[in-house]
Amino acid sequence: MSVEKINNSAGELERIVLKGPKDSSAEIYVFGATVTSWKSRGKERLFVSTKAKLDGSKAVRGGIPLVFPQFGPGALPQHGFARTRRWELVGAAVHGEGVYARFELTDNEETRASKWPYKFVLQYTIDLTATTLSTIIKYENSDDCDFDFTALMHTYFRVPQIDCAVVTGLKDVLYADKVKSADNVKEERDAVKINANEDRVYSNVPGVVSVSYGGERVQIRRFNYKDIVLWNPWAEKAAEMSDFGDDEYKQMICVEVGTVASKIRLSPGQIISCGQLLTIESNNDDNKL
Ligand SMILES: O=P(O)(O)OC[C@H]1O[C@@H](O)[C@H](O)[C@@H](O)[C@@H]1O
Repeated sequence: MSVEKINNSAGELERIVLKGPKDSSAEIYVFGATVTSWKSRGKERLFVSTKAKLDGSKAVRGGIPLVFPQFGPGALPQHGFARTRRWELVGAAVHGEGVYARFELTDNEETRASKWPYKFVLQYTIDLTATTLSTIIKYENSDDCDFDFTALMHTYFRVPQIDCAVVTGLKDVLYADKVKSADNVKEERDAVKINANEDRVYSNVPGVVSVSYGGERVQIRRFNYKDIVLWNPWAEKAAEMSDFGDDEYKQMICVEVGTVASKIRLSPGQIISCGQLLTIESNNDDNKL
């Protein structure tokens, strides 16, 4: 197991590579603290577009971009500033079962001059073991007034074929359908499949959500995040995106954990930790499906 730091070279940005047990690994760009690769048993679990910009000119199209302090459009640029800021690496080490890296982001002159001008500290820990990846952010209000925000981990899961990907754990949950502009729609299905442009915010999701495909399942456990966003641009929207291949919508599904249907409010000095634990379950090991 190891931690390796790769410095800037020929247009490629600084990143950290974590190597864990049993052919597991993760790669995190300092730009946006974006996880761009997660391998478990040697197999890539995240999708990054072949057209993604990896030079810091825009948020990475794929992996796990971090949305903060604003989900979607609004007073700030789309999805806020965290995914396009350079985060500070503050720690990384091998431990008993795996390896972790920790990044920090604080306010700066630019954010203090923005429409969200507060002082904050975010501490982001990415922890890798043989079959899990945990991504947890500690949000701290270091200002002397209350603030609120929305936040999300915009995970792009790689799937062999979108037709065989199934999301479970959303039955009976109410969602806002951003494509059809409909609110409070009830999910009737146990197994949600995607076969069109979908952009849905499921709010107050009660339990564990999973993405299954081809004999494997990724279980998504949330900590302190209330909502799940389900997104796939499908063919038409994909064609409009300059950093996404026309056919790549068939290889990915975004299942994003966050609190976006309501806001997280913190008073001065208050801290909240939120995140996800992703676990691979397959027919080939003890965690049988
Ligand atoms: O293109 P962006 O800014 O990365 O956003 C991608 C998508 O992110 C999702 O979280 C939103 O619900 C979608 O509306 C949005 O299109």
